[in-house]
This record gives sequence, structure tokens and C-alpha cells, in this order.
Amino acid sequence: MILVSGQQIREQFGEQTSKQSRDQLLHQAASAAAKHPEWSLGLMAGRSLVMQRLFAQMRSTAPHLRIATLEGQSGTGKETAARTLHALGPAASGIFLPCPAPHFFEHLPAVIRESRDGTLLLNHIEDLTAAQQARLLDFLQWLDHQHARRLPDSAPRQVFFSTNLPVRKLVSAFSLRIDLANRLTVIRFTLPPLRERREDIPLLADFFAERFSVTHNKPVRGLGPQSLPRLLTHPWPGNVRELENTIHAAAMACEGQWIRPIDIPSLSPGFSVGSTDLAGPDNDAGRGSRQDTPAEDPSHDPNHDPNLDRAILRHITLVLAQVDGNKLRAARLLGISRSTLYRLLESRRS
Ligand SMILES: Nc1ncnc2c1ncn2[C@@H]1O[C@H](COP(=O)(O)OP(=O)(O)OP(=O)(O)O)[C@@H](O)[C@H]1O
Repeated sequence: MILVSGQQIREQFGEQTSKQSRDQLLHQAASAAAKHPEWSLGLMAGRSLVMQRLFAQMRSTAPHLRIATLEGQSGTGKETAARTLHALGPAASGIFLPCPAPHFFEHLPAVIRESRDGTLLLNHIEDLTAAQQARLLDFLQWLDHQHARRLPDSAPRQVFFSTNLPVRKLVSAFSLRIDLANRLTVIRFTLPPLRERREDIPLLADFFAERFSVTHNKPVRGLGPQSLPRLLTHPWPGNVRELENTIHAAAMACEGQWIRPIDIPSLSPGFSVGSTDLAGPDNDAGRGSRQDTPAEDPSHDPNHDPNLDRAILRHITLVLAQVDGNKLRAARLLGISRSTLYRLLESRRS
């Protein structure tokens, strides 16, 4: 048995669980969302139909959840949604403890002790080995017994799971046992990629600008009208996290109240979407701000670039962005070894 203190667990997994920091986060989010309360839920903002439906599902299920799974690509907001569910649910007065699922078993007693009567989030269930999946099933059975014996104080009240790959795909690829998948997905929440809900981009950009202005005491109010087309046409392979980082960098550079195209840092490479439908061909701002968009150079447009080396490098870059640059996870997703990934990156960049 490994004895680990709650403090160490929180530090190791980068958790901000104290009531003070949670309240601070909620306060910042509330201030940023105050302009459009109908388009926010807890820590989340979203006005697209798909997000409005998700919020409705979260509102109606949160009070009753014990086990649930959140699916979505890296950076789409799974952990943020889990925190929001926790804040709306029966364990709100307890701790919220995220933990990478593959490390859960190394620290089992301490994690359970630390998360009792609160919410435990096990991230990245797609990385569980077969042996860990068997242990997870045992853990869920134990959890049922604790709840049946009305001993919730000895166990987390809620356990959420998250995965970057849909559970259905994990099962069909034989990466996840079906009996475990069935247990985990009775209640399932899906966070769509940002490029599939572009209507959310202006709202999220203002939300992050406002949050930045509160935390950094800088009077940034949001996007200037000429800055939006560039954000709307980017494919956002890193999803909401990438947008948040972009707005932070832009808000830092911003000299006035409104973010200008010049404040926006160059965006990560990825598959470009045509900009005409969103920015409009006569839009000066769109034209001016597209100068470093990959689509401007035909050799960077995947639809017109037949070069295999560049296509491979683009694909690897996209996958790396989805997993926040984690080469081990990128290699797994690509179905190659880490050393092959390094070799491909080296050979194609040189
Ligand atoms: N709907 C949203 N509203 C406001 N902020 C959001 C929203 N979705 C995500 N974010 C922000 O984006 C960042 C990434 O979100 P989060 O960590 O929840 O993603 P994730 O899907 O759990 O990522 P990963 O799989 O890489 O761990 C966070 O800083 C969060 O604040």
C-alpha cells in the first residue's frame, strides 16, 4: 500500500480543490457569463444548439448522478463539464478530485480517502490496460456495496470518467471490455469538437477575455470586430483549450479594450476550412488577418497538397495538438511506437 497525503495527491494531479479556489473560479466564470446567463452553465459557456442540449442534459441529471462518462477530444471541456456537474450535484459540498485513470490504482487508498463524500474524476480511461480494467470493475462493485450499505462516507459519492475517444470505438477496437463499457456509459455526456460548433467561438472568446480582465486587472472587453473572422476560420485542433490560450495571449498583447487582429498570435497548423462562407470575400478584416493562415499557401492546403511527407507531418501535428503535445499518447493514437514518432518528426522536419 502506498501512503500518500491528500495534499500530495492534489499537487500530483494539478488539482485546485480548495473551496476558496473553487469559489474563485466560479466567481470569475460567473462574472464572464453574466452578460449571457442563458448561454452558460456553471463554469461553461456555449450557445450552439448542441451545447444548449448538453446543458439541459447536465441540469436534469446532475442531482442524481453516481457514475457518468464524459467523451470528447482533448480540450473540448470534459473536466470542466465534470466540475460543473459536481457543483450542481449531491456531492457539491465535498471535494472534486481528478486523477489519471491509469495512476488510480497506484494510489488507490489515498485517492479514495481523499475523495470520500466528494466526486472522483478518472481521466483517460482509454489508456487503461486490461488488468487495470478488471480492477476498475472490482472497484465499481465495491462502490456499489458501500452505497448499498449506506456507507457513503467511506467512498466517493460520485465517480466520473473521461475519455478522448468514444467508448463505442474503444469497444470495437477491443481496447475496452464491453462489461466495463456498459457500466460506465449508462449516463454519457458528449463534448463536441469546437470546429463543429463555431457559433460558440465569439461567446467563448468574450468569456475568456472577460475572465482575463478580471484575473489580470486589465480592461480588455473582448474581440474587436476585425478579429473574429480569423478565429472563425481556424480549425481549432486543440479545441476550447487552444482558443482559451489564444485569447489569453491576445489579451496580454492588447493595448486597448478590444483585441485587434495584430494581437492574435499565429495559430497552430491544422486543416484549414475555407474562409469565404464565414468571413465573406469582401471582408477587409478577414483578408487582412488571413495572411498567415495555412490556406493562403497552396502547399499548406491539404486538399491541394499531394506531398506525402507534408501530409504525414500535418497529420502528426494535428494528433499532437489534440493530446497537448504528449508524444506517448500521440504515438498510441497514431498506432506507432514513440521512437517511430520521433523518427518521423525528425526526418520530415529536416
Ligand atoms: N464550454 C466551456 N466554457 C468555458 N471554458 C471552457 C469550456 N470548455 C472548455 N473550457 C476551458 O478549456 C480548457 C480545457 O478544458 P478541459 O480541461 O475541461 O478539457 P478536457 O476535454 O478535459 O481536456 P483533456 O482531455 O486534454 O484533459 C479549460 O481551461 C477550460 O476552462
